[in-house]
Amino acid sequence: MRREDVLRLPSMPAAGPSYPAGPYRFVNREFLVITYETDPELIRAGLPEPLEPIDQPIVHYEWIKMPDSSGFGSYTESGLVIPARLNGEEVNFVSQMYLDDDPPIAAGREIWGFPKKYAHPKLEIVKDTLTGTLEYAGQLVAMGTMGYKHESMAGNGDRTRATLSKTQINLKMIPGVDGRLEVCQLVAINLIDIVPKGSWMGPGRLHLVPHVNAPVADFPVRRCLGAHHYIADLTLPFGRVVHDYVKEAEAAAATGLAAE
Ligand SMILES: CC(=O)CC(=O)O
Repeated sequence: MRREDVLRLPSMPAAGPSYPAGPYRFVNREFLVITYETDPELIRAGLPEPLEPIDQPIVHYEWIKMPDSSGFGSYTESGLVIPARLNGEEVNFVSQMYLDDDPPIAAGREIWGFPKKYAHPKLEIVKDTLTGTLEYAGQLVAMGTMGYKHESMAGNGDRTRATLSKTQINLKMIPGVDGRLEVCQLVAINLIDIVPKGSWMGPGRLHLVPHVNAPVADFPVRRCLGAHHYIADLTLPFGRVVHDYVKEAEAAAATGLAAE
């Protein structure tokens, strides 16, 4: 392989890259999002500075079924998103993510810094109930339920588009070869080319079970506020760095040295 060939590779390993180059288009991406209240001090502790909590101590627990994802295939994901504020803007901090497919785990971590781990989420219609489950290492750690298509938001894709357009923030951490953090950044992402295809609201319930390696229950459910079921096509573009902890630490160290 020549240098040009190496530099053209989309990802590791060179023999059979884990994921291709984008664009990454998702068709019929189906969401179940249950919004609940938890304890404000846990939200504060779970948000890396300079992210700030919003006024209400709420968490969005999500299941996302992705049957047709270019480059990644068909998979399901589940996890926690915490609404927060960054420099005055309302954003969603992606706190935990669990999924069942290697290419989007590798790409999600390496490119955008999504906090992805391998597990077994499921989103399915069981009789009259939209049901999300998450199993980690053979144990059930989350179950969410919603009455199936009770209250249609048909003809109004605005709420879905607004929800999906909100800036997502990841804490991306990649060590260098010396084992120290080489990349430690907040990364912002805005989904594009969003085409809402259906939207339903209704009551929801959420059950979280403590597990050391999938600590979703570290944000306990105090009160369920409601559930949103929606389907959309969308594209995941590349992200942008909005905060760099390594550069900040280097600048602080240089300032300290200059002051000595
Ligand atoms: C590849 C990705 O990071 C997208 C997703 O799985 O949500």
